[in-house]
Formats: sequence, C-alpha cells, structure tokens
Amino acid sequence: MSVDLRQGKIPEKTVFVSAVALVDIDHRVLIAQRPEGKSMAGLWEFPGGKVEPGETPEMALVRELKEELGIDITESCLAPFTFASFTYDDFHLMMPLYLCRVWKGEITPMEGQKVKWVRPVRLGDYPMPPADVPLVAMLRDFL
Ligand SMILES: Nc1nc2c([nH]c(=O)n2[C@H]2C[C@H](O)[C@@H](COP(=O)(O)OP(=O)(O)OP(=O)(O)O)O2)c(=O)[nH]1
Ligand SMILES: [Mg+2]
Repeated sequence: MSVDLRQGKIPEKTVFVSAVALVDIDHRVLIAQRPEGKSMAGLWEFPGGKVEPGETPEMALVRELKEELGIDITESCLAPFTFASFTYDDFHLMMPLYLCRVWKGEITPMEGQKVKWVRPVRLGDYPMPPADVPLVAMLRDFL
C-alpha cells in the first residue's frame, strides 16, 4: 500500500498564463472583468491569457492585448514585474505579470468586458482571483 504524504491539493497540470498591468500617467492600473461564460466570471483581472504552444509570454501578451483591448504593445515595452504561482482546484497557475506604460491605439473592450482604471490603493475594492492577491499588494507598494 502506498501512502501519499504530500499535503493539500495536488494539481494535475500547470497552466501558463501571461498578464500585464497597464499603467497610465496617473499610476492607475487597468483591470478587466471576466465575461459571463468564462471561468471565474465577474472577477476582475489583469489583461492577458494563456500562452499558446510556440509563444513566449511576451508574444502571448502582444496577441492578447490586440484581441481583448484592441491596442498594440511592443515586447520591448513589457517590463517583468512579478509572478503568481497558485494552485486552483483543477490546475496550478503560473502567471508572470509585466508592467507596460506605452501602447498604441485606444483601449477598446473587444469582448464586451468591462474595464476600469484603478488606483493601486483601490484595487482591493474589486474582487479578483485569489492568485492575484499578492500581485495587488506588490503593485500597491511599487506604484
Ligand atoms: N488574464 C488573467 N488570467 C488570470 C488572472 N488571475 C488568474 O487567476 N487568472 C486565471 C484565470 C484563468 O484560469 C486563466 C486565464 O485564462 P483565460 O481563460 O482568461 O485565457 P484566455 O484569455 O487565453 O482565454 P480563452 O481563449 O482560453 O478563453 O488564468 C489575471 O489576473 N489575468
Ligand atoms: Mg484572457
């Protein structure tokens, strides 16, 4: 008989997601509400999404920000900031968070999602996925 001595949840897979905090000149950060029909619908998140095979996290963000927000960013403007490593019920999330202060185009929610510019001290007013809680604390200290 084998006994599993590991404590807690054992994730069956790791999901690699790339996310970005867009920062405006007033040091506010853009968050977007996850649309109905997606997992964690209604929670507020940093823009981004799953890194597809053959992509770097930077390439994934260039693609996702075009798809989700209609803006162009260049990989060179993405500054690595921190990361989330969090075990959900059915997967482990690995999510680098970049900062980006420069983009081209008007922010346009392309998927009907709500977006908001929020001061870092007010981010706590918006329910976010549990993986994001430490990221919010770091943004509050840094920005
Ligand atoms: N984009 C983003 N995803 C987050 C954050 N926090 C967090 O736990 N996640 C989780 C939610 C999802 O399980 C996963 C992102 O997956 P997603 O479904 O939004 O990915 P995607 O944009 O590629 O969308 P899809 O094409 O798969 O529908 O990461 C966050 O701040 N931003
Ligand atoms: Mg997404």
